Amino acid sequence: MQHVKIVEVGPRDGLQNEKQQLSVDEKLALIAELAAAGLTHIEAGAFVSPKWVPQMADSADVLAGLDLSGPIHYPVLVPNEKGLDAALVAGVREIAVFGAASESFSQKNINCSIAESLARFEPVIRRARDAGVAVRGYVSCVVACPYEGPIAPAAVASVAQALAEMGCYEISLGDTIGVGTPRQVLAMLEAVAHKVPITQLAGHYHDTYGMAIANICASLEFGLRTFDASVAGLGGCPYAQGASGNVASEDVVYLLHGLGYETGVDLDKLVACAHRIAARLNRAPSRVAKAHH
Ligand SMILES: CC(C)(COP(=O)([O-])OP(=O)([O-])OC[C@H]1O[C@@H](n2cnc3c(N)ncnc32)[C@H](O)[C@@H]1OP(=O)([O-])[O-])[C@@H](O)C(=O)NCCC(=O)NCCSC(=O)C[C@@](C)(O)CC(=O)[O-]
Repeated sequence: MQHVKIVEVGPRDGLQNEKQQLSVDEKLALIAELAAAGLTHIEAGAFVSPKWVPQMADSADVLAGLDLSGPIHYPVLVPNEKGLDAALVAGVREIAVFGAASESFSQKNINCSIAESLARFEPVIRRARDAGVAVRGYVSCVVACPYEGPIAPAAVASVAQALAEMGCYEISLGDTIGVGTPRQVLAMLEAVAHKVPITQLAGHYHDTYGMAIANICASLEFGLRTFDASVAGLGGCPYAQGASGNVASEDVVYLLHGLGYETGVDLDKLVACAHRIAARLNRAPSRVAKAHH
């Protein structure tokens, strides 16, 4: 049975966009539930400006409550050397830098151009790897940008290649505003796969139009075996107006198990976790959480 890796981004991508601020203890309880459900890659926070993303200001405290030397990976987002310094002090073993294929989104999200972001990431990736810290890379707006509209696949491939060549072990391709359908996603994947081995690629599909599951099916056919997802479908980027949450982790797990893939995740435990966090944040449960008893 083939394995598909799920990177759970709910505690970061999910909570960063929630109006309600969970306490550190509540974040740790959510992470513990996700780990108990079998998720082994759980994005735990972001070392970014608290002025830009206040919900992530307690990331060092969250990491302090985790077993960072255990079998579970707890990556955190890092945009620059200041964030890396703080993440290293917190004892991280994996970070994620995050660029974009759209100039406008790069400016809005991290206050610099694409070229400037890559120049910023170079010392971050080098220093992290020298410290034995693994580095993942994100490319946002791989289908379209909330400010510029459709994004050329070649632009995505160029940023993905740059991040891979700087040392990112995996490139997560973000349909940040969730507008993609399989044809656009496949056109993007074809362009990227010419520059970066498909085994290093992940799909990160927001679900604004309800197309994320279709895009995951198409990506599986194309050969991707790693997908980001968010418990209860939490999330969205504060700098991508209208972006809804990521695809719900429980929806992805239900799909993958139904297709005969192995994920290591216990769907019953994940659904119970989804119900609890959805209720805490006054959100409707996802389709699978609603239907799966
Ligand atoms: C990147 C910056 C900091 C640049 O922001 P900047 O203003 O250009 O940075 P700066 O160097 O001019 O510093 C401004 C202030 O921020 C501080 N600062 C500077 N760096 C840091 C840091 N690392 N951690 C904490 N503080 C920091 C710095 O110390 C200073 O503090 P002040 O003197 O004003 O008190 C800012 O734009 C930022 O934090 N942006 C937030 C980006 C973000 O987290 N967006 C959401 C995540 S990305 C996403 O959701 C998409 C993704 C990944 O999920 C995939 C997808 O769906 O597409």
